[in-house]
Amino acid sequence: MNAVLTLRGITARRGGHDILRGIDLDIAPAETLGLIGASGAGKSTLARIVLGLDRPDGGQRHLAAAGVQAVFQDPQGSLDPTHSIARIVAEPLATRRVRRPERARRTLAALEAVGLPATLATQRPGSLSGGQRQRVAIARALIADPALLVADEPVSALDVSVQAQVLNLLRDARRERGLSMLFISHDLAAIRHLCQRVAVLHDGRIVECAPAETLFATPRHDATKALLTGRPLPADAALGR
Ligand SMILES: Nc1ncnc2c1ncn2[C@@H]1O[C@H](COP(=O)(O)OP(=O)(O)OP(=O)(O)O)[C@@H](O)[C@H]1O
Repeated sequence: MNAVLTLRGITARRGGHDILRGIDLDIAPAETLGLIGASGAGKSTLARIVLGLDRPDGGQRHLAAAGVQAVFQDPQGSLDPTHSIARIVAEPLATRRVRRPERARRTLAALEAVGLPATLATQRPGSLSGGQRQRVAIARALIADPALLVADEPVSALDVSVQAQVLNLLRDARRERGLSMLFISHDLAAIRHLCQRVAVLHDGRIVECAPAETLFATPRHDATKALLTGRPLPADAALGR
């Protein structure tokens, strides 16, 4: 089957440094690909390029027609505090000229899909808990049925008690909708829980990409071994700074 995302030779220079030096990556339909790497390795830079929020300096990016949505670390910052939850969740439909009754129906269905009561629709983000806000961000990401979801540290700002719930929600979205996902996290347990394959970003390149079981059982690259033992090689040293 055709890949949902294909990256070939993606390069990015930021602040005078080569952050990404030729990234090749594919994500298959209904696949969750984990992306790990030391702090500063360039994971978020790559995520922003996949999302089309930043331009690469070189290389090609090809994305399936249904498009891409994102869930970021900080749901507080990504939800407009002045808008109602219903308006926030329905945002991706606004550009598609979906009529009002259909929009309302899909908004309620999206809230229900992420386990939020319909009564929240009229509230503002400020009256919700962190876990509820992240569910709103997920509902917004899923409402237009994207081919790919980019989740950049989606649970690291949440209480430990709600992290598993949000991770299970993402896992169910893959199972039930065939959603593909690029899942970025420092949390190796979360990566293991969710991802079929894991790619390791180091020194501007994907140095290892393997099925999750294989990567955790028999890491091959030093950077992977360092990440798994909790002693990551410093990104700055890796980038030769
Ligand atoms: N717009 C920019 N201008 C200058 N430097 C940048 C810019 N964007 C990113 N960088 C630098 O690029 C490197 C990679 O940053 P990025 O946020 O992609 O790393 P990361 O792997 O996501 O890190 P973390 O795990 O800490 O979130 C960092 O050294 C960062 O300071």
